Amino acid sequence: MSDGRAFQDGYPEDVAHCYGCGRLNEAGIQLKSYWDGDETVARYTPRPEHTAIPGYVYGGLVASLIDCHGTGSAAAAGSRVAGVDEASEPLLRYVTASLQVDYLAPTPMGVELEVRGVIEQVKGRKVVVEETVSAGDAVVARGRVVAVQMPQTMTPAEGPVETRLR
Ligand SMILES: CCCCCCCCCCCCCC(=O)SCCNC(=O)CCNC(=O)[C@H](O)C(C)(C)COP(=O)(O)OP(=O)(O)OC[C@H]1O[C@@H](n2cnc3c(N)ncnc32)[C@H](O)[C@@H]1OP(=O)(O)O
Repeated sequence: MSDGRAFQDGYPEDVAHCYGCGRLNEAGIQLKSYWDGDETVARYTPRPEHTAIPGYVYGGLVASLIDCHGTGSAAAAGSRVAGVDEASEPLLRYVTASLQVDYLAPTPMGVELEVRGVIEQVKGRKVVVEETVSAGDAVVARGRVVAVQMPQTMTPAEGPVETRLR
């Protein structure tokens, strides 16, 4: 956001538990995404438990980075278009409608990965984000996320967070 906070820091508290990007999920990835000009960027170094073959990153982790950077980018872009004041109001919350991933090269462990997003479309409740994942100079994956503003029916019911997550 414009004040230097990550998009995910602006999620409403009751929907900030996502495994990939929820700041309140201590066991999760806690991905942080930011504007970089008109593009969006997130960086993450996979942990040993994200191994596929020794030395290489599990593809599901790469997909999770694309997923949650996509929904985060959608939240930022959609909120901007809707006129949300990022400094004082929570961002609009988006969920994944479609996640496409192409694995272009093996992803090495021990390297910080960079996820870049380009906002392709903001239309009504929908945002489309094109993404790449890079390890150093190598683009290891491409992805595309269609994110749709979270329906009210998905808002968690009252109750302890532990119960809601089950
Ligand atoms: C799982 C519980 C989570 C609880 C919430 C915690 C929040 C944390 C979030 C964590 C986030 C982390 C990530 C996660 O893990 S989020 C968790 C994984 N995602 C879900 O569980 C979402 C499940 N799906 C739905 O709830 C609905 O289908 C949604 C909300 C997605 C659409 O709803 P709805 O049916 O009302 O939409 P609409 O008909 O008005 O269409 C609107 C526009 O969207 C376009 N479109 C729709 N579907 C697709 C598709 N598959 N491909 C391409 N496009 C699609 C459609 O053409 C239209 O475009 P246009 O014709 O206007 O151009």
